[in-house]
Amino acid sequence: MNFFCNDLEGAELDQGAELVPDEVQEAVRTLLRWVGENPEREGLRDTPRRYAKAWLEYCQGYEEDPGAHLARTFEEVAGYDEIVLLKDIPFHSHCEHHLAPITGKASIAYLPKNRVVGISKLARVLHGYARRLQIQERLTAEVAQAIWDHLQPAGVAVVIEAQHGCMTGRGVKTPGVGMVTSRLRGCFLDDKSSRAEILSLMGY
Ligand SMILES: Nc1nc2c(ncn2[C@@H]2O[C@H](COP(=O)(O)OP(=O)(O)OP(=O)(O)O)[C@@H](O)[C@H]2O)c(=O)[nH]1
Ligand SMILES: [Zn+2]
Repeated sequence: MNFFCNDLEGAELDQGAELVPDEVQEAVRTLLRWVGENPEREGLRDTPRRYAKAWLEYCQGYEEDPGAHLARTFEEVAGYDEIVLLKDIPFHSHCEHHLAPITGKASIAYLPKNRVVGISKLARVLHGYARRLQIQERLTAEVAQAIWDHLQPAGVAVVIEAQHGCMTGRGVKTPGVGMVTSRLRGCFLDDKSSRAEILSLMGY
């Protein structure tokens, strides 16, 4: 759903000609009032529109099928059968429980059988799933599954290490804690030495 294109009735037209429906802005004003703020004061007057637009950006992944980035493969390297690893890719996401930021890095690897993709596409898959409301386990699994399904490799390994805003700025208030999740498929799951090799290449 894209509020910029749909549901324009009653929407406010601002300088950038970007439309955010009144009901969305009103919801943000309600939240601001609830936490003790005055949404009419100058500094907050435009905040509901900005906030709504920011959330469209945070959730841009719903507008795409991340796996589609893996459709174009390189025939000329079809015989390449060594590990391909994209290491420490920074990403941002938001947790579905508190809508708080998740920031971290992901390492994504696969052992090609026939299909090799442009390396940037692995990062595109990651961002496509990260720009949604997530839990880290599902993000990790979705990235691995997309690569497994589209490239049909001999193995895939995804390891994500991230910090959760809902644990730092609120709740248990424990900063500096990294959550590590992994999803291994194929040879990286079944074969001990392949698993040890990929985890060591990733720095684990
Ligand atoms: N497994 C997992 N848990 C997460 C993730 N992001 C946030 N959480 C946790 O989700 C849980 C939600 O717990 P609840 O008890 O329903 O919510 P809460 O009362 O706000 O919990 P606290 O955060 O402990 O204050 C918390 O323990 C969060 O730390 C994630 O990506 N994976
Ligand atoms: Zn959370």
